[in-house]
Amino acid sequence: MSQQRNGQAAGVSDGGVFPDLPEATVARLPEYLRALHHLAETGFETVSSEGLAAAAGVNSAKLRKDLSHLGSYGTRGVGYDVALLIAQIEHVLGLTQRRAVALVGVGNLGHALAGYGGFSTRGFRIAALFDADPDRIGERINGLVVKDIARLPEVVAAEAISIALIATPAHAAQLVADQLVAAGVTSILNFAPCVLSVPDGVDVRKVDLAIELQILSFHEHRKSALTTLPAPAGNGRMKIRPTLNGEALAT
Ligand SMILES: NC(=O)c1ccc[n+]([C@@H]2O[C@H](COP(=O)([O-])OP(=O)(O)OC[C@H]3O[C@@H](n4cnc5c(N)ncnc54)[C@H](O)[C@@H]3O)[C@@H](O)[C@H]2O)c1
Repeated sequence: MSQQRNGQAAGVSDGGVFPDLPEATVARLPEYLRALHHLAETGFETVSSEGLAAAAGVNSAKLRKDLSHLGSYGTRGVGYDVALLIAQIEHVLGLTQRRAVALVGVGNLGHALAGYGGFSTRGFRIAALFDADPDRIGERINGLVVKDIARLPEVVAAEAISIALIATPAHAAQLVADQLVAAGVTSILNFAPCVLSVPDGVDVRKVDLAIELQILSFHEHRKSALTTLPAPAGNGRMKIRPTLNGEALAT
């Protein structure tokens, strides 16, 4: 996932109420939270930094540094109190109350997102669904009726929505972003494959599974270029090293 910030450039600080957190730390906090919830559900009351780091898939030194930003250092020989750490991280992430989220574009992807139960257990409530297609408006998904995008301002205000997901085609995404911002939305998760232009103070994050696959493709390409081949003279094996233009070079 990539991020586009039009608010503060670096760190996350509001002048004292929150600690000044590096963006990379903010990005790892949800991983710690997911791992902590799993530990709590399986009966753990405390966890060592190594145990939590392994459960979250990060390095333990990095985890200790991240948590020290929250003023959480654990107890020597005991580790971190799981419930306390969950409460601290949820407080910093603003998850102490479930946030209402709007979804715009209820096509193939929008249907899957609207039906996904995982948002509610992670602190979010899909509060409204919008589309511009008269054939979609009025459809009921997961207890919500798809509304006309024209009703965005009224519904955003009534439901106190500050975060929205865009799942429209790329050609419509900028117009939808403009409508969301005009209605008062200040954070956007964009699934459409395009860059959005938003005013200062609006945060945009982008999810593009095709980009993730392209990065994996690069690694596959590199691995295949590094495949060892038998040397022509039969004395050992020859390594193939990729060059910058993608051609293989025997070394
Ligand atoms: N991020 C990812 O990994 C990922 C994966 C799949 C698809 N996508 C992207 O998600 C988007 C949706 O894909 P899809 O397959 O669901 O498309 P889709 O055509 O099935 O659905 C798009 C929906 O957006 C609605 N729409 C169009 N213009 C609108 C507007 N101005 N206001 C409100 N609604 C509008 C359409 O009526 C339709 O219901 C595309 O941009 C696609 O490229 C991203």
